Amino acid sequence: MTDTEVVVYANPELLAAAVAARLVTRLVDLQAAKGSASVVLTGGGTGIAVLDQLRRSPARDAVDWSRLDLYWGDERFVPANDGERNEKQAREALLDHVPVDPKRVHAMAASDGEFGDDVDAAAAAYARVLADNAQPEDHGDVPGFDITLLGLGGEGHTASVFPESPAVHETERSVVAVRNCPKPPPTRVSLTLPAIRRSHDVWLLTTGAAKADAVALALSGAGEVQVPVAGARGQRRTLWLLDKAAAGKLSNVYQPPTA
Ligand SMILES: O=C1O[C@H](COP(=O)(O)O)[C@@H](O)[C@H](O)[C@H]1O
Repeated sequence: MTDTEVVVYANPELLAAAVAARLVTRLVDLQAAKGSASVVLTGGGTGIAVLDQLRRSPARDAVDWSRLDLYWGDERFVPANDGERNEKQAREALLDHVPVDPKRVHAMAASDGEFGDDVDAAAAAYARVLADNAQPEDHGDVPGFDITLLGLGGEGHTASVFPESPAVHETERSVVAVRNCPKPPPTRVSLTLPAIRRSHDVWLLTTGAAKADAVALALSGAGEVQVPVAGARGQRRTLWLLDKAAAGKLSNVYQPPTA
C-alpha cells in the first residue's frame, strides 16, 4: 500500500523554496545510495517556480547533475522556441544553469522537430525513449522514476491527462498524443496514468484557491476518469505539496500559521 502524505505551506513562495530544498535532499540521498537518480519534470506555474528556486539555492551544488536522468510528464506540442513549451521553461529556470548531461535530458519532441507536426509519432518516439531507459528491474517499458513532479488543473487534470478524455482511459500505452485540450495549447504529448504509477514517488505540487476543489476531490476518493490527478500515485509514496489556498477545502491536515 502506497503512503499518501499532505504538507501545507503558508504561501506559494515558501512552497517553492521548501520543495526545492526537499528535492536537493532527496536527490543527494538517492545519488549516495545508488549513484544516480531520475526525475520527471512538470510544466505549470508551481513546477517552474520550484526549478527557479532550485537555481537560486546554493545547495543545488550538492546534486551531481551529471548523474541525473530528466524526463517530462507532459509537453505542449508547439515549436521548440515557443515560450509555452515546458522544456524551454525548465531550461530557462534551471537546466541551462547546472551541468546536466545532455544525453540524460529526455525532452519530448517539438512540433517543428524530427516528426514535424505528427503528434502521434512524437508520442510513440517518447514511449521508445522510456522503453530504452527501462532497466530489467523495472519489469516493463517504463523506467521506475525516482521522483515524478506533477501539477494539476482546477478541473482535475494532471500532466496532460484531462477529465473524461481518451488519455484517461489509456491502459496500454505509456505515452499518448493529446488533442483538443480544454486548456491551451490544444495539442500535447503526455505520460499516461499507468506510466506515472511506475514512479517510486509522486509529488503533486499546486497553489491557489482555484485548485482547492480538485485537491479535495482527489484526496477524498474521486475516480480518475472525472479527476485524473486522483490516479497519480507513486509505488512508494504520494506526496501532496500545497499552499494554504490549495489546501483550503481539506480538513484534518496541519495548517501552518500565515507567514
Ligand atoms: O498545462 C499544464 O498545466 C498543469 C498545471 O499548471 P498550473 O500552471 O496551473 O500549475 C501542469 O501540471 C502541466 O504540466 C502543464 O502542461
